This record gives sequence, C-alpha cells and structure tokens, in this order.
Amino acid sequence: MAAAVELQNGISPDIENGINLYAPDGNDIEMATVNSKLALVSPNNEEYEILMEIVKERIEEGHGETIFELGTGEGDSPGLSEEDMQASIATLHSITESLGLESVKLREKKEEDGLVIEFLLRKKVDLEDFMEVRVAVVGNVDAGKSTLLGVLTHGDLDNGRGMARQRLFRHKHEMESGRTSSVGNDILGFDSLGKVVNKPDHGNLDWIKICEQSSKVITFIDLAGHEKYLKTTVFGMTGHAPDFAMLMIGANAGIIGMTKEHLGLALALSVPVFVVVTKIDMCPPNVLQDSLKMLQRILKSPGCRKIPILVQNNDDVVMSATNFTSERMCPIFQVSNVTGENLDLLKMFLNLLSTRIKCNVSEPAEFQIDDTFSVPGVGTVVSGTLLQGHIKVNDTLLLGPDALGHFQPIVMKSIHRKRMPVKEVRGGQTASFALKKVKRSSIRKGMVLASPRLEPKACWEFEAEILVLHHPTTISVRYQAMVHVGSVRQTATIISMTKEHLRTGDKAIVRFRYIKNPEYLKTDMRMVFREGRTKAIGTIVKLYPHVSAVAQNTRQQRAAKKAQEANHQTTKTQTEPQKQSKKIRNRMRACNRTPILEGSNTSMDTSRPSSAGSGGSIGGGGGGSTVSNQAVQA
Ligand SMILES: Nc1nc2c(ncn2[C@@H]2O[C@H](COP(=O)(O)OP(=O)(O)OP(=O)(O)O)[C@@H](O)[C@H]2O)c(=O)[nH]1
Repeated sequence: MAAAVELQNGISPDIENGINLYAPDGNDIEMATVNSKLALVSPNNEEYEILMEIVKERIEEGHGETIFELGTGEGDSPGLSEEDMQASIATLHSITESLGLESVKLREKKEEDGLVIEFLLRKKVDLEDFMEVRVAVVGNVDAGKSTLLGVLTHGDLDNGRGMARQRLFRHKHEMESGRTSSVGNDILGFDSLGKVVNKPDHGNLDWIKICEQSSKVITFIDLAGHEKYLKTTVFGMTGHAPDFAMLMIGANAGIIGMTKEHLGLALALSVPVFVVVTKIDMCPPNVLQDSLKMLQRILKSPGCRKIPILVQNNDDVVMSATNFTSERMCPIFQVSNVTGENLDLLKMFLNLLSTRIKCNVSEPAEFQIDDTFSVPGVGTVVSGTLLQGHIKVNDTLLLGPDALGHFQPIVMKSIHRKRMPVKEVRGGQTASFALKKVKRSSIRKGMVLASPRLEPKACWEFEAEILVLHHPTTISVRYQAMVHVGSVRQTATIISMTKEHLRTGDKAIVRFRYIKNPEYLKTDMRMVFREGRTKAIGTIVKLYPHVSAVAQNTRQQRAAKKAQEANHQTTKTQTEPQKQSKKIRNRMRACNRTPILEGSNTSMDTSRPSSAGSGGSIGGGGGGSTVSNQAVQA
C-alpha cells in the first residue's frame, strides 16, 4: 500500500494507460519495459507493482471496469507468441486476483507477430454497489421497443403478437391499445463476468435481487413512440439524464413517423445514439437492405454527421462499445425479438457500456428530481439522478426552488437505489430519497436537492443560444412555448432576442422568462423549446438569478423583499395562468418583472464560476435588462 501511495505521488499528471510513469524515488524507470508488449511476460517486483497500479487506476477511471489489451505496446508491432501470451495472461490473472477483479476474454486477434487478446476487467460483485448506465429507448410506434425490453429483461422471446410487451405495460389503457404512454423503467443486470442476472419469478422481477447480484445495471427508460405522447418522450430524454439513446426501427416499416424526430432530439441533447433494427425475421431481405441504406444515408447526412457501423460479430461489438462515447460513432444492430437473432451481440454491447457522468465525490451534491411519490408509512419520496457529488443518509440538502425561489434545508431520511435500501449514492446514479417533514404537494418535478456548498439560486429568466428547427411562420418577442431543460418543464415567454423575428433555420440569443415559477438552471445546459409544430433547440448561456437569492446588502435585500412580494402575489393569482385574460397577464408580467430587473442590475452574471466566461461573452451582460425594460414598456 505504501508503495502505491509513493508511486501515486510520483506519477506525472498526464499519466494515461501507464504512459509517463515515474518510479517511487522520482527517477525515470525502465518505461520501455512497462509500456512494452512484453511487460506482463515476466515482470520483476517493481514492474509488477507498477502494472498493478496501472490496472487499479484504469478501474477507478472506468467506475469499476476497464478493457485491458495483451500483446500490444508502445512502438511495438502487435502480437505475442503463444508462450509469451500464456505468461502474460498468468500475470494479469495474478494482478486481478490481488485487486479483487474478474477478467473475461472479449476477443482474440491474430496479428503479424502473434496474438492480441482483450480482457474485460471488472470489480467483483459488491452487494450494495453496482455500476449504472441509463439508456433511453426511443423510436416510432410499433418499432418493438416494449417488446425488446420485455425480451431482454424477462429472457423469453416474443410471439410477434405482443406477448413480451404485456409484462411492461403499466396502465390499463396501455394493455388495451398496446401503446406505451408513460416513462417506464426496466432494468437488466450483468454480473462481473458479464452474464445476465435477471431471473423472473412467475413473470415478476425482483429488483433488489438483481441489484445485489449485479456489477452493472442497465436502466432502460422506455419512452412512448406515439406523437401524442411526445411531451413525455422529450421529458424522458431531458429529465432522466440518459447516458445513451437506443433508437428502435422496425425493419419492414423503415424510418417513418417519429423516428427522425427522436433521432434529432438525441442529437440536440448530445446523447450518443445506437440503433436497433427489429423484426428482421419477418422482413424481406430487399426491404431490410433499403431500410438500412436509408438509415445510413440519414446518419451520414450533414445534420447528423455520424459514422454508422453495422454490428455483425463480437469484434464489431468491442470496437463500437469502446469507441462509442465519442458521439460520432453509431452502431447499428439488426435483431429479431421472435427468433432471438443477434440479441447476444446487443447484450454484449450493453454489458460494455459505461456511464458518461464522471463522478467526483468531493464535488457538492446536485440531485435533479424527476418524480415524486407519497409512500404510506414512509412519507414523501423523490426520485431522480445525482448529477454530481455524493449523498449519504442523514445528510442535509437544500430542496428548491419553491414558488418564491427559496431553498429549504431537508434531511435525507433514507436512500433507495432501484428499490434497494443503500447508505449512499454517488454522481451518475439514480436514487430515491425519503424526505423528512415535506409535503409531496410542495415538490415539483424539476426541483433539485443541492449541497449548501453549491449556494443554489433560482432564475425567472435566462438567455439561451437557440436554433429554430421548425416554425410555420415567424417567432417574435412575447412568443410562449414549453421549455425543457433537464427535468425542468415549464412554459416560458420570449422577452427579447438578438433578431427581430426568427424563422426555420435561424439562430439567435434569446432571453426567456418562466411564466409560473423560478427554476434552478445552469449555464451550458441543453434545452428544447417546443409548441405544436414549432421546435427549437439550444444551450443556456446566461442566468439571471432570482434577486432574493443573491441579495447581499440592505439595498439589495429591500429589492429582494419587493420581488418576493410581487412574486408572491403573482404566484397566488397565477395558479391557472392560461385561463386569465391577456390584460391581467400583461399587468402581472409587468409587476413581476420590475423588481427582478432591479436586482439584475446589481449582480446579474452569477453563472457558475466554471462557465462564467461563456455566459458573459455570448450573453452581452446588462444589455439584456435594457432590452427587457423596453419589452416591459412595449
Ligand atoms: N415478428 C416480429 N414481431 C415483433 C418484433 N418485435 C416486436 N414485434 C411485434 O410488434 C408489435 C409492436 O411492438 P411494441 O413492442 O408494442 O412496439 P413499441 O415500439 O413499444 O410501440 P409503442 O409502445 O406504442 O411505442 C407487437 O405486436 C410485437 O409482438 C420482432 O422482432 N419480430
């Protein structure tokens, strides 16, 4: 252990995969040895320690797993003789044994100089801890989304007439219509050897058992395919923080209906996409080829700029899984839920995916709420995703913002991950918390639980750089639409923009104002703005924090109080804003805006330090308030 600590101190900051390693005493050691393809053949004690350290670091970086290649080295031509490969495998097994890891051979290649083998190294099962990957499942109605999830999670094939999906439907109307309408969650667990652990008992899955036996749990966020549930689908993609999107296409139907819309949504939110083409059992080969050609053409088009990879064997799976997070690559699977063809490739791929959220437990905690429940005997429970940091039972976090933009301290009574009670949760994981002394009615989706260190602030207004994907005519100031940012979903009004009118294809910096509640936002968050057939996407570039939250001195406090009173009045009268007359709405907007603008003149640009630069440079600082004042007067 001492050696490990010393060694870490001696490691150059740009260490990556064992490159630039220095010896404990600070002298250069035989780097060529540990980076050579022969490194694991017969290492001496010192080299063995370094190799162990390299593996340990890669496991930490990979949240508990890594893919390790034997037979390649810096500057060496790839490949080892049979004998050297056997010796390397023995060393690797000794290292994995000491570190409590399992190793599974993924693929073997024959190169000019001999063999190259890749192993998946993964931490052995820990009862309470498991890696988590969230996959949003999108695609047109009848593409086979619910069926595939039923087949993957329950292990039985479908009959082509909707048998497998029956297990996943949550509502009576879904059973009757065969259509998903809500955001559903299904889980698929893999053990440290990459085997599926789901074992349904009389058709039911015991989530706790799955989590206890799993090293990695894939959570599928099953989203509705029908256009009338698009709002829910958008919320699933923004609010549930998916790591990846699985776009499903029925081979016979091809790219129809909502397919392009869902692909566009994933691209807009920068969520890497992989495609699953289903129903290959019932599709004539020429139709399948046409669908694949069309898909590849769309993926390669300037709007997508993806590199499609048709996955046909284990090699393709390892190659696409290891390069997938680059966002450019788009693996395409062709499966049948009826015959089970190629489902093994898809499972292998899912087993190799890892979360995109990099967890640093020392960061202040930030938990985004995507649902609330009232559990008898427990009280109010909130579920969502921990975007950063670390939360333990009995921690006190700030819950908010409420209608006044306030955050209140709340103690975390208990924590569950996938229905399993746990003592802590880390960044990148989903969880639910039982909260002490809070009514469910006082919590909205989109609120956060934040560490007091984060000093969370609520915003009525923000600026975003937007691109209009579609609008039948022109968008002008005072236009209202539903804005989705993370798990926040609320109608906002455009109060100013850098162009007079916006048409399809236009880009502009637009200042929005929420109509009902202030919200917790951050710069650089992706947003989707839509109303009817109007669609726009963008990135938040500047925040205008709610004044009461940033008030520091007496003058600011007075302004804040005024703002609070105005907001209080507004929220009291604004419970049903859509139903009020235009005249009353305009009057309310005016009284609501003035105090906030006062505050905004004092300390407007309080975007988080890491992104303050971008906020200032794009947004144009105090200009926003002048424009808004004009808007109010107008
Ligand atoms: N032959 C064949 N039928 C399939 C396959 N996958 C799904 N089906 C059938 O296709 C129909 C539609 O499947 P669903 O899973 O309900 O489709 P969905 O995409 O979830 O539809 P929504 O929930 O409405 O968005 C069902 O009758 C399935 O049995 C497949 O691979 N082969």
